[in-house]
Amino acid sequence: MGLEKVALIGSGNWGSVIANIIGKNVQLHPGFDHEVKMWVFEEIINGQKLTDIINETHENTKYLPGFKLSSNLKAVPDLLEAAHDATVLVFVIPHQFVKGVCNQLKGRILPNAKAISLVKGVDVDETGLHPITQIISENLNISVSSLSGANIANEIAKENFSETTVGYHIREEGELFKHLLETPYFRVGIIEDVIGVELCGALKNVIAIAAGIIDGLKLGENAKAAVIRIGLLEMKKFAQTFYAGVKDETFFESCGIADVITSSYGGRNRRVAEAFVTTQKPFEQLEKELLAGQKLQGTLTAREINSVLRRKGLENE
Ligand SMILES: NC(=O)c1ccc[n+]([C@@H]2O[C@H](COP(=O)([O-])OP(=O)(O)OC[C@H]3O[C@@H](n4cnc5c(N)ncnc54)[C@H](O)[C@@H]3O)[C@@H](O)[C@H]2O)c1
Ligand SMILES: O=P(O)(O)OC[C@H](O)CO
Repeated sequence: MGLEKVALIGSGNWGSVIANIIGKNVQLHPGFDHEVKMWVFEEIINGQKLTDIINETHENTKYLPGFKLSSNLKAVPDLLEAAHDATVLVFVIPHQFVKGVCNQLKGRILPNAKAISLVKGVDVDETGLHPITQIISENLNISVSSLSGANIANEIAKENFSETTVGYHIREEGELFKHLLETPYFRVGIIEDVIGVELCGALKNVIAIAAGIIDGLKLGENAKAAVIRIGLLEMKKFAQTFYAGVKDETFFESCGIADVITSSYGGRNRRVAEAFVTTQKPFEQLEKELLAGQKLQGTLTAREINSVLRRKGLENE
């Protein structure tokens, strides 16, 4: 069997952290090609291309300043060049860009490739709700696992301990992704529940927005705990209403309760929602002012989830 060749589709805050872990792990474990390509949505920073900055300094100065990246990572501005020879595709882009990226990759990747989605979001169109793994799988005709967890990227960049959850359809692929991604400070649990894991990642962003609003209104810790508890129950009810196979135990993995807590205390969604209350500026403006190019996922997801519920007459649930 040939070597597995990994490509990352995405290079933001989380994308850069996970790229660094992968860049190191492919050198530690047999069976992987040592070069890892990372697709970068090209932009100019102080007159220089971000890809050139990353390849020359081994630092993503825009999305993960202050951390050195593994030198075997190659930043590539051309999506097809990054992906065409990969047997393992790691999707880690904001959810609103997934469809566009898949359209470009359709028919242009290896037929035996497999993918994992680290994206926290869902796709909603006039036909209803579509998990991101399903969008990738249907467009590219490959098997797709999911990863989600209590994973604030900057903490993992510092190698502070955290856990995560991989959802798989095919056990060997779950084990491959555990192998590729686990480190002593980043523990990977695997569970046969791709949709459950990824829906947790999408829905917790809405709870985190609510938690930030609670903080902005200064309603205190009891109110926030109530939002977390009721929010987790609503996440479970939503996921299992739309996908009967989603498992109860998924909500007790890192992707469930742990990520709701971490996001409700430390995430970007929480921070921007608090500022929404205290400044009364629109979310879009605060996203630009506070996140330096990083993207908020929870506001769009709240709107998307609400539209699905409304269409089904389930808003009051
Ligand atoms: N940052 C975290 O702590 C964290 C942790 C876990 C999961 N996630 C999830 O990972 C996903 C990616 O988040 P991130 O933190 O890596 O990104 P980010 O929010 O830091 O950065 C935004 C990224 O989007 C890219 N981008 C901008 N316009 C684009 C376009 N038109 N097409 C394609 N890409 C474009 C930018 O180049 C940048 O790489 C999100 O779903 C997020 O919820 C983030
Ligand atoms: O910063 P947020 O709110 O996008 O959350 C980041 C991660 O998803 C936390 O697990």
